[in-house]
Amino acid sequence: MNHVDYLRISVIDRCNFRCNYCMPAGEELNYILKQNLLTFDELLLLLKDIFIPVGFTRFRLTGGEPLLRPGIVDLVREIANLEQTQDLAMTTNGFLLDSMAQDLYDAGLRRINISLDSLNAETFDQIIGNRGKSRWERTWKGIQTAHRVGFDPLKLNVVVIPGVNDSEVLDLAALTLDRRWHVRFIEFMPIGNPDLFTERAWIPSEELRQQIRERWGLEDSQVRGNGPADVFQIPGARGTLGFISQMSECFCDRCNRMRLSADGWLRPCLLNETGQLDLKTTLRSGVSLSSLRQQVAELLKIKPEINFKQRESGSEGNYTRTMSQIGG
Ligand SMILES: Nc1nc2c(ncn2[C@@H]2O[C@H](COP(=O)(O)OP(=O)(O)OP(=O)(O)O)[C@@H](O)[C@H]2O)c(=O)[nH]1
Ligand SMILES: C[S@@+](CC[C@H](N)C(=O)[O-])C[C@H]1O[C@@H](n2cnc3c(N)ncnc32)[C@H](O)[C@@H]1O
Ligand code: SF4
Ligand code: SF4
Repeated sequence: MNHVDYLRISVIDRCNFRCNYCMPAGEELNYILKQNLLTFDELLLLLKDIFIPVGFTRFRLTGGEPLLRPGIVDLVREIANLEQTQDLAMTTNGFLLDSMAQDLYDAGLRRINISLDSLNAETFDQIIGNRGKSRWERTWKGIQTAHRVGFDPLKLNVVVIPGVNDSEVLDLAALTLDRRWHVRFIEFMPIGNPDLFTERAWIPSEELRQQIRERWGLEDSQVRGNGPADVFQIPGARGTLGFISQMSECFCDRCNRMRLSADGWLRPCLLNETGQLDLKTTLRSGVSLSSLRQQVAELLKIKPEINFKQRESGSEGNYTRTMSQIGG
């Protein structure tokens, strides 16, 4: 059985983008009320007294957009300073990074994954649902700043959508030729926006690898991380190429993670809503920390049974939360 030691922590469900693969189009989401967000004190208490004692040592901050949560730099500092923290990373859309990257680095964050679905401003704006002044330049600047500040590894996440950005795969892969960046191509998952997830909504990673192989060749590689990416490299390139293939290949048998939502729900599997625990309500009701710890330890024991099993390629899920509410 895999050791489950990686917690993805969503600190906010709101976002300044509205990516069409992540949220339903046009529909208003029910955002978490402020009083229902886990406070940082509660979150740190849960980390110190529940998660670390049951074996979690690697943490990722996500959202919604984590940089929108007031005080995020202080939270980074607190988690980075915990003696047991072996890895702390963040997944962000990068829009606010230009002004925040240095503070995050100084607070102890070293690893950052940034979503960038297109090198074309128009396509980018279309994907993120932006109708005003283009947001591509500022996002790109945020990525450059993160690089300059010293984030390493610096990873770029690309969700590949047929007919939208799949023609850019070679251009995005080319970013790794002379930069120590790590570009990861993600197969679109049926969670977030079911309307966009049609029969041919995702492209198998192997097809993308074949395109890249034909252009430059491709060899096995490695990069530091805790996630499900299979890592390759164009021969002689400075960076790497990762493929996150949740639709065409199954990585659930090596699953090492759980997720904590911004309102304190512990979710044992991204693609299965069974077994979730409402830690915030239980904590606020005055239940003892040892009893709460026991509940989490029990959930860890049954996690292998909960892990996603209906992995028929193309199958659609019916989920009560969008990706933006879970954190990816
Ligand atoms: N199905 C599935 N997809 C996942 C899981 N973890 C991450 N992903 C997807 O992988 C993509 C990239 O995730 P990131 O937030 O960058 O994190 P990561 O790849 O785990 O991070 P590293 O530690 O850098 O390897 C997102 O689209 C996630 O939704 C998982 O447990 N199951
Ligand atoms: C939900 S976002 C949260 C963090 C941050 N806002 C960002 O975009 O990086 C985390 C990751 O989930 C990915 N994601 C969202 N919806 C997805 C979907 N339906 N299928 C695959 N990946 C998805 C995003 O591309 C991103 O890399
Ligand atoms: S993928 Fe990230 S940036 Fe895009 S809408 Fe979802 S949470 Fe926001
Ligand atoms: S789908 Fe569930 S079991 Fe599979 S890797 Fe993701 S979180 Fe783990």
